[in-house]
Amino acid sequence: MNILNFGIPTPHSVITNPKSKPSSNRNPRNGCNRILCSDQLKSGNHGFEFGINRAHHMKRPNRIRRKSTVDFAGAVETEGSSSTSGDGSSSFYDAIVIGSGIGGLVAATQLAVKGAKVLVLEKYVIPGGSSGFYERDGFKFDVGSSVMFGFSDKGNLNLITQSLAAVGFRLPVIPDPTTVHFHLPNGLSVLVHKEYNEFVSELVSKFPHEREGILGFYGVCWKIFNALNSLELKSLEEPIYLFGQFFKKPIECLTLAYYLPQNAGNIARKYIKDPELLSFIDAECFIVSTVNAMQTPMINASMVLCDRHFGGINYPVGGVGEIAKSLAKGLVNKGSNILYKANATSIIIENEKAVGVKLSDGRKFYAKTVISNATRWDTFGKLLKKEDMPEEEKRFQKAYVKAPSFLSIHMAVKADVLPPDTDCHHFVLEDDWKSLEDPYGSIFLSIPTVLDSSLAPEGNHILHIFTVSSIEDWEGLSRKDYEAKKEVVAAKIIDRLEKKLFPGLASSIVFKEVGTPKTHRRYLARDSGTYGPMPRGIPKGLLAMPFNTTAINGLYCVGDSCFPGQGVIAVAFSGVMCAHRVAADLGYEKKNKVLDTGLLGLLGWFRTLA
Ligand SMILES: NC(=O)c1ccc[n+]([C@@H]2O[C@H](COP(=O)([O-])OP(=O)(O)OC[C@H]3O[C@@H](n4cnc5c(N)ncnc54)[C@H](O)[C@@H]3O)[C@@H](O)[C@H]2O)c1
Ligand SMILES: CC(C)=CCC/C(C)=C/C=C/C(C)=C/C=C/C(C)=C/C=C/C=C(C)/C=C/C=C(C)/C=C/C=C(\C)CCC=C(C)C
Repeated sequence: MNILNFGIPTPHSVITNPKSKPSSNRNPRNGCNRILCSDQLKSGNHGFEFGINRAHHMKRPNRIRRKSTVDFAGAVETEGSSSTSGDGSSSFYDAIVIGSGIGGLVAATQLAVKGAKVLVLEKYVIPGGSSGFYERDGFKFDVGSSVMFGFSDKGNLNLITQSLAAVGFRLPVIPDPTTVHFHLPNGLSVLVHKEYNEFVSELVSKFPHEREGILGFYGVCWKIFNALNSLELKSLEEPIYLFGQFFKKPIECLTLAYYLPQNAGNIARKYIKDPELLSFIDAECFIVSTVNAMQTPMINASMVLCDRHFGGINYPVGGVGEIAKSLAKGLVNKGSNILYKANATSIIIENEKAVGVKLSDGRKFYAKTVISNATRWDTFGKLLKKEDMPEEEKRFQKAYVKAPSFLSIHMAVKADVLPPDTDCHHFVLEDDWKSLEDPYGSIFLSIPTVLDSSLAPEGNHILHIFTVSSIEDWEGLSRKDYEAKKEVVAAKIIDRLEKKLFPGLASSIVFKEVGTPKTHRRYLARDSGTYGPMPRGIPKGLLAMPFNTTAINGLYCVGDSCFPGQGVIAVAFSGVMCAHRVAADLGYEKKNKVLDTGLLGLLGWFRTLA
């Protein structure tokens, strides 16, 4: 296998809408639906059936139809049909979502729950994007990282749990007693325990002279986290909700407004003086933002540095892919649809409004709104013509660049090469703090079989090793040179892990597959394989980050190039916000036109200040 194939090529393209859930699917104890192992994703060919059973009672849009392989009740046309869809009011769907990453799926399911008819178009054969999975030789790998925030059973910030519950799923999870084990320069080793006090004691034991500083910095994080956790989380672009929250929780909202334009590095420097401890704070931020603390918004840092202790890091039994599979299934259960192998090539604009999506095979789908889960670079550079890029997007691309991608090594090893008490997640930077953000400088390692042994045959562990890498490093090579380079670079990374953590690692490998930024670009449809947006300079916290509305009427964005940025929980929040704003615009939620104009104008102006 030359290129890492993210996912299992299944023969089917479409999950059909079964309309209602069987009652046997309910957990008698809590009334929630539990995930079933043999779901539709595994069950083979479902054919092009969806929508047909509702065709009889849907109004047909006013379009001339020449040729269409499927009767989608007028929601689809093939290339060559002439469309007179106008403002899209006769469209079958309320919303089309391009992409089934967690951002897209959360937006879609939240809308479906409110009663909207949604169609998700996914280029690949399974849902999840970077939170997908793939199987090889009996091993089940997470495509992206395996560290899941927001997946606990308490508070308001457990957005993964809440998103699943909204569509009737509650996944069994395995709590991780530690978030990450840092192996850093000068022999600094820090284990981030789930228990906050244990973590603080460990850090203070390494930096006893900075006890006050440590308590001060993490104390501010808790202040922000508690404020966030006290709010009902919905769209910050919807004034009735936003002003309502200010009215109900004024102190918390003012706290968040105060920290919104600030970064973790500045706050850390108010409390901490030791340069090595400040470098540790950089590493804490880097693992979740791919930039140092000076460039990491304080709200985002607080979210992850506290949720790991509050709700903890919880791993879904069966792998991260179960989250997307359940959301996709829940979407269909709620009467909406998902279409796989559906490569969107353009967003159809009529009368300056987004009204539909065209696929690479010529099919066109129409809806009242279009939501793009593709990155902003893909949305405004490929799905829409680059020349037509709105000013607001140009400003975004000035403030943010594409973060580099990763080199990923998915590997299986004989279990006995790992010591029995090995932690699940590791971060390795051996010699020089300056290399923290460099390509191949730091190494991320997850061993999810430490938590869930079902992911590998008995006697084996799976390792996902990844390190920052840019697409430029991998372009212009012949096939042979590309393959050879993958082997050389991977061997060096494995050798470093062997020296630092696991003697004998290389000789215990039973399976290995290497993915590059090109692999990420190919399978995740992300421009240059990017991990997400990264501030070009020192940002004003989250102030410049766009929310979900765009300058194009009817077009919304969701995912990691929207507020609050990278991360599964972050894109889940983006999905919740997006669904709320779209639902208000579609009439499924309250809205006030005058307040909308005022708030959206104000937020747009704030972004110009950043
Ligand atoms: N915390 C973790 O451990 C972890 C693990 C995995 C992923 N993540 C996060 O997930 C974030 C990304 O989530 P996301 O929801 O923004 O997006 P995503 O990139 O995960 O998913 C986007 C989906 O859209 C599809 N797509 C893109 N263009 C398309 C097109 N033209 N037509 C049809 N489909 C198209 C892709 O195939 C993909 O499935 C990343 O920032 C990363 O931080 C985090
Ligand atoms: C509107 C205005 C102007 C004002 C107003 C004020 C207010 C009210 C405000 C509010 C706000 C809010 C609500 C906000 C929210 C936010 C949030 C939720 C956020 C979140 C975030 C999150 C994040 C960022 C996350 C991330 C994560 C990640 C990325 C992860 C990753 C991981 C990894 C990679 C792992 C590592 C590994 C190893 C080590 C192995």
